[in-house]
Amino acid sequence: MRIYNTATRQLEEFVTYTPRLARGYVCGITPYDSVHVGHGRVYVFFDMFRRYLEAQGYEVRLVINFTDIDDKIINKAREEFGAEAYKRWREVPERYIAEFFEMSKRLFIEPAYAYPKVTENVEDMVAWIKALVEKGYAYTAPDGSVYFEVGKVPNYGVLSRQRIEELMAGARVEPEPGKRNPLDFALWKSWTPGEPWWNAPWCPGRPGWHLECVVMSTKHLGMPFDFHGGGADLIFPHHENEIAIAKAYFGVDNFARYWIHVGYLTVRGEKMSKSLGNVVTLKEVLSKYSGEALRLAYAMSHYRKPMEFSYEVLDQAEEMAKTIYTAYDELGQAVGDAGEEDKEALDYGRYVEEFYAALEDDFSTPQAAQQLYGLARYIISTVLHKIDKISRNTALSILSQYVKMADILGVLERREVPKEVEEAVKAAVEVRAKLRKDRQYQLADYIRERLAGIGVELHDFGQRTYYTYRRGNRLR
Ligand SMILES: Nc1ncnc2c1ncn2[C@@H]1O[C@H](COP(=O)(O)OP(=O)(O)OP(=O)(O)O)[C@@H](O)[C@H]1O
Ligand SMILES: [Zn+2]
Repeated sequence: MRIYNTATRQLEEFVTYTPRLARGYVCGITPYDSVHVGHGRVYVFFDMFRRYLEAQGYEVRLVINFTDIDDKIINKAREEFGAEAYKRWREVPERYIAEFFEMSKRLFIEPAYAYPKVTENVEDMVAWIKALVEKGYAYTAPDGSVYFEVGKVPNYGVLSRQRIEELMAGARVEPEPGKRNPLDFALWKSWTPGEPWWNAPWCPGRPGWHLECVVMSTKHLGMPFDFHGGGADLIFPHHENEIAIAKAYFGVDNFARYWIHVGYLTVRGEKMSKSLGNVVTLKEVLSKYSGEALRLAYAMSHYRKPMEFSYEVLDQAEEMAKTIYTAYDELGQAVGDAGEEDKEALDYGRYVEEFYAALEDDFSTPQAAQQLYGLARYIISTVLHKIDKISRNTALSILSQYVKMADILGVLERREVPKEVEEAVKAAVEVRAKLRKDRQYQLADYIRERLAGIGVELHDFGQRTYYTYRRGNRLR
């Protein structure tokens, strides 16, 4: 697969450090308010990306953090709790993290490998800062804050393609008190009365944002790892500064190989953002539209382009989702009517090929979604009408390829498993039970593997075997 790497400004072949294992980190939310459709765009994109890699046989370790202490959180707690804020501030991130998980579920976003929180990793962060001070990349200000000295790392500005001289000229002439240079940024922020604090050698306080993400990503993924992502607004300064910190700490050019940035979700051309007051929450959209419809709506814009929020697109996406379900339901029912042999050749392969070709080419979900929808309509208009002219094998093959495509985009998540498939799985499980009883373990394992290949997982409990479908969580 070719994917655009912000670090090189080029489309590159996606090759992981360890074969068959993809490790990635996506900057998470600052949970001080409801998640909105702009946030959803980022996490759905990486969910599709991850599902695609999984379909290609990768194990994917995706880490999404929570920036659960921040000025915005403190301000929100003050607004809500007044003088009690000092005691009760944690309720703010707790509430919005819960909402994030609820919305992720409704959007069918698969669980991440880890969801680290800043507040649970402060000790590690303090250790990093100590090391950075010792190595001479950071200095303490009179108030006890610790700053990272940007001028000490070679090639500062590589990611955002800016020259440090120009950045300096553009920055305010007078650095803030305590900073040697206006571009320097806080690794540790000294305590202000009334704010939450953690202990550290310099003064009580809390860590700075850029440091937090380097510490949490490398802690869970090792160093270097494969991809690091987020919204395009994070390229500078956030990701630039992460790279600078990692360079200082590990002595490497880059701690992540591919930097993947998602374009803005906009309202009248402007980034959807709390501060601009043009926010539509996920909760609101998902009370009117299905998770599949919103996923399709996202898919219809290429991830690097801006996407204008629109209810018309959502309506259209909901219709598409219905068609995608109809094709699935009806073909599932019709499989039983298929014949023994193929009397006619059906031209469905091009939808499948073009679907994957589109994703291989910088993850073009707009084209992939069109192909999936095209196949859905082809199933309804042609396959169903010719079902008696094709073999059961062919019918099942179309169905399973169709489902595989839909599962990458995550748009058939509430499907019922068709009766026929259910029966076939049951029969296979029964035969396998018999084989195990007869100690024919090799054959039994073969059946297990074949079923795993179509997403059916077997769980043995003594003599009994239960099975689950990897998508949907039905245990029987
Ligand atoms: N309108 C948007 N379009 C695309 N991505 C966005 C948008 N808003 C936020 N993001 C991304 O969502 C992730 C979480 O961001 P964060 O919680 O820092 O939000 P934010 O940018 O502060 O948004 P807001 O100002 O609305 O709170 C980041 O990767 C960020 O780049
Ligand atoms: Zn980050």
